Amino acid sequence: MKTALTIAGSDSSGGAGIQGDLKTFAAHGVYGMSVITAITAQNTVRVSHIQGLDPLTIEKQIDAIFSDIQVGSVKIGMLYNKRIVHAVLNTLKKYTMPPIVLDPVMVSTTGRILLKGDAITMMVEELFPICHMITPNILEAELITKMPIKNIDDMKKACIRLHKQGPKNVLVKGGHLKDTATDIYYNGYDFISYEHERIPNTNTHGTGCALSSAIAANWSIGYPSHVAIQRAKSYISKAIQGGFSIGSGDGPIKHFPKGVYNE
Ligand SMILES: Nc1ncnc2c1ncn2[C@@H]1O[C@H](COP(=O)(O)OP(=O)(O)O)[C@@H](O)[C@H]1O
Ligand SMILES: Cc1ncc(COP(=O)(O)O)c(N)n1
Repeated sequence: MKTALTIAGSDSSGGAGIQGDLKTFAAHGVYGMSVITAITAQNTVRVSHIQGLDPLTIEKQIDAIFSDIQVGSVKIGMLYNKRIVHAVLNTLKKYTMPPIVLDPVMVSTTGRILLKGDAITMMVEELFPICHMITPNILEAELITKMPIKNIDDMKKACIRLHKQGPKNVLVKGGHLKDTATDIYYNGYDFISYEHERIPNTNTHGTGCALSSAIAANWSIGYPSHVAIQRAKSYISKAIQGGFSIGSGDGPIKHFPKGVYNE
């Protein structure tokens, strides 16, 4: 059985975080497991409350999984604060790790801080080096590299800077570019551009979470990174096309069942 683990925050509205990740794993036919780092009360309009879990509860969840179950890949999402980054880092270090993809979630689409300022440095300096891939969006890449990112050339420069922080592979996501939705991948030697036209649908809640968990699922299935990203991009484009309204704000994407999305 192919398995994948998400270490992330719970999204009560079911579009992003743990819930979005598990839906993505299921859509790929991969058995999903979860370690919850924080509980958010959120809907399509706002995040109204966040409760970070205590480090021991996070450590125990990770121990429970790795002491017993073969994990094919790990996706890390919302970490919320320094104590949580520390707990995740130190507990993962106890085990032999499958490939990890880290989505350095910092702010929700609805504008709420999901990673406190003082946790960013620790995440970059200590967590990035143990990751097989990081998948920042443009805003996150700007915050970490301290450079403005306006176009594809800037994205490539940011990739190089981010790669120097230690992750083996970098994917800067271009969902917030004006004209196209082009993501730039860098492995320390080559760039690959993953292009797609912008889909005119504002129901995009959970896109970043789904992209990184689709990459993890494809690793678990056995694809190398450049193919895993290609397949994840294809998955996310279909999912955005199928995005639908369930509240008064931006709705979720549609997770198609296995077999539908890569035809
Ligand atoms: N309107 C859109 N049309 C097509 N692809 C999109 C659109 N918005 C986002 N994407 C894609 O969805 C993925 C998530 O990107 P992005 O929105 O930048 O991340 P995040 O959700 O972390 O902000 C990327 O592959 C990006 O190119
Ligand atoms: C628990 C959790 N994790 C991640 C996101 C980011 O997703 P989005 O960018 O779609 O708001 C979120 N809103 N909530």
